[in-house]
Amino acid sequence: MSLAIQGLTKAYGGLHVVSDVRFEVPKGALVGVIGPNGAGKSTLFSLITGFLAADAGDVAFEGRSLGRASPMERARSGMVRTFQVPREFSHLTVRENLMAAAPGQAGERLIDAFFRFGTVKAQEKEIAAKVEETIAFLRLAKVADVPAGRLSGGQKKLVELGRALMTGARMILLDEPFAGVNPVLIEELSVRIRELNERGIGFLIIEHDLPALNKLVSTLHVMDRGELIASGTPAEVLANPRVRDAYLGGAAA
Ligand SMILES: Nc1ncnc2c1ncn2[C@@H]1O[C@H](COP(=O)(O)OP(=O)(O)OP(=O)(O)O)[C@@H](O)[C@H]1O
Repeated sequence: MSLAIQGLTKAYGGLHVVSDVRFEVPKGALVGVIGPNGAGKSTLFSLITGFLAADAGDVAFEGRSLGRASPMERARSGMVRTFQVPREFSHLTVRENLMAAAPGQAGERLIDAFFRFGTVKAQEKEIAAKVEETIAFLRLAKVADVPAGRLSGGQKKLVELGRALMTGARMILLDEPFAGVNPVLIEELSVRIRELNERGIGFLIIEHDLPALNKLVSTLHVMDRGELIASGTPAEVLANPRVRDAYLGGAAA
């Protein structure tokens, strides 16, 4: 089991935003999380990735309890998230954004760099090669030297995915990857996600675009008012009366 979400709970004042949510994401799986606005999906992602401290519950990744590990420590262990609103550095180019996301750059510590010049050089070369490979894989060559702030919504999502890939993550949590993305790039992003999944990277995806999500995932988990109300294949979940009730008038998303 790759990721085990074990009773995560979070409240603000009296408002239970995430209540005892538990499910597992098998190694290399493609899994979706859906639910109406305000259901607690983004908060759940923040709890899983350590951006928020849970009131109760825990997360285990690849069999290891993460307890109070920071987002950085969780990323180092192989799990990262993207955000609904991409957090790219808008003044940096696409290439620089990818470069900056690489972990463990010895060059970050100048004293280390002074004493281990050869190591730094070798590592920089390795990172530069990975950046170029990621640019090619995501078809971003044409915009590699463009400041990220000038990209379209869809291109920004590709950069965000690229930044996650640069960390070497084996599990990537995507928060609304298709929001504000044109249909052509939605298809492009979906193809890339599928290819990465075939290479063994697991994905947990929050998305309101159910037709696009259902083409990707094998399992859906549904949240409503902080609770997990259904889990199953997309067909099973969407036929579930409780899920239909959760969405206004039974119209999914
Ligand atoms: N820092 C906070 N303080 C108080 N309430 C919060 C805070 N963060 C989130 N909430 C509330 O928690 C609930 C869940 O928010 P969350 O963003 O996790 O939902 P969501 O399912 O991701 O929604 P959406 O689909 O609209 O992005 C909402 O009612 C929100 O107003």
